[in-house]
Amino acid sequence: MKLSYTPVKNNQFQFEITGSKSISNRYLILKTLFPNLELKGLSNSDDTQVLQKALSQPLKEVKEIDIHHAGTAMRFLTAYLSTIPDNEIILTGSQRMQERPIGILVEALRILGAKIEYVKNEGFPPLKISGKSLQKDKISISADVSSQYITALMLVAPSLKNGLNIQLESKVTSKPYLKMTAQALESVGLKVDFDTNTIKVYPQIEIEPKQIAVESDWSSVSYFYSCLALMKTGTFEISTFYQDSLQGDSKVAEFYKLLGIETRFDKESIRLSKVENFKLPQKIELDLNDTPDLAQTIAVTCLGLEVECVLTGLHTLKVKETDRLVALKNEIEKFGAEIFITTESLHLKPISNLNSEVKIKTYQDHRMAMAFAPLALKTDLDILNPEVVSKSFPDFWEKMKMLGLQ
Ligand SMILES: O=C(O)C1=C[C@@H](OP(=O)(O)O)[C@@H](O)[C@H](O)C1
Ligand SMILES: C=C(OP(=O)(O)O)C(=O)O
Repeated sequence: MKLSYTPVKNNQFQFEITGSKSISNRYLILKTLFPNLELKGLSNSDDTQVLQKALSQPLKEVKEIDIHHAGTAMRFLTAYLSTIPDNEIILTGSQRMQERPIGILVEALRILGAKIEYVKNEGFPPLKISGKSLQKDKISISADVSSQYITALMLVAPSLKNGLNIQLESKVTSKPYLKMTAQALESVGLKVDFDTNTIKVYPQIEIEPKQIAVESDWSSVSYFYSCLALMKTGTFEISTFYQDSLQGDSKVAEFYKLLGIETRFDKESIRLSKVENFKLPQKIELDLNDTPDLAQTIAVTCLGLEVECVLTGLHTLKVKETDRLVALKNEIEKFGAEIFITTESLHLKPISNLNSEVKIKTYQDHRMAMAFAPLALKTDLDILNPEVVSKSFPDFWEKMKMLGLQ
């Protein structure tokens, strides 16, 4: 899809983004355990819809569940299905999902008593899960590959007879997502102790009826930070967001302050504006171990702003929707820029004249399409397979059109 920019008069926009997919998918699992939970404002993303669909059918009649590209659905359902007795279900996903590791979670669940077999390759989906009631209540797990394995255990833990003690080993990646899970559990009346590297979730059979309004998606909002950073002027008022967000990616507000974007929190919205007379830095250096989903957005903004950028803490990017470090390098180089990657970092050198009419491959990764789109504010480009955005943000292109990118 060819993208070019026609500026819109006065550049002031007010709009809404739908619910966070991470929060939605946590509450969907919790709702299966506690049906008197009422959820409002769920994400309209493919990843949420696929989980909702999987959970809305009578499991006894189901032979196979295909969760396509949804990492959270794959990991959360692996734990959930393992704890529901008398089911035997094959849990599978897209070709890429079958290349994303799950061995650490499977091993932990087996230690707790689960029966899970690998259908094809050891350590990877598809899985054949025979549900059982799990008896053990202590587990030690590596936390440096994906926090989703730990979230999956935390979400089913209240339904285990004695709850669950989880000991996190090695350096914890994506830690704010674990805090988000703990807060989600607490918000419905469950008890959790989270102390540096140990998590204890207490058992509970029932909760009081509760209504939850899902906050909008901070990872989705990152693309608007990028757009505003690349625009000359403008203000965006975006709802529904809260100052004490559950989402670690709300850190994007702090990161883009370094690139001249101010965030004001109003009652249930944020207002982004450009800092007046801002002088861009020559270079920014950020550790994204806590916020890996922001890496592509920030790298591409820096490319457009001619700012040198060093990002570290990126060791999990190779096991996401694609190898995101390699994908970024391939596509950024097409603009004529120099970018160096290691297994956990990237270093982008600034360049003043971007090549135009570049064709961006998206590698079946929604964030590749969404991260590169704002660059069309600077130079015409062509995003291949733009439909990939529906994994997390189906309305993305409609919003870009509103900004003048079409
Ligand atoms: O728990 C979650 O909702 C997520 C955790 C992160 O994954 P990792 O823990 O695998 O880094 C993040 O990248 C993903 O988009 C969503
Ligand atoms: C990594 C992501 O998702 P998941 O791991 O849930 O597929 C993402 O949304 O960027």
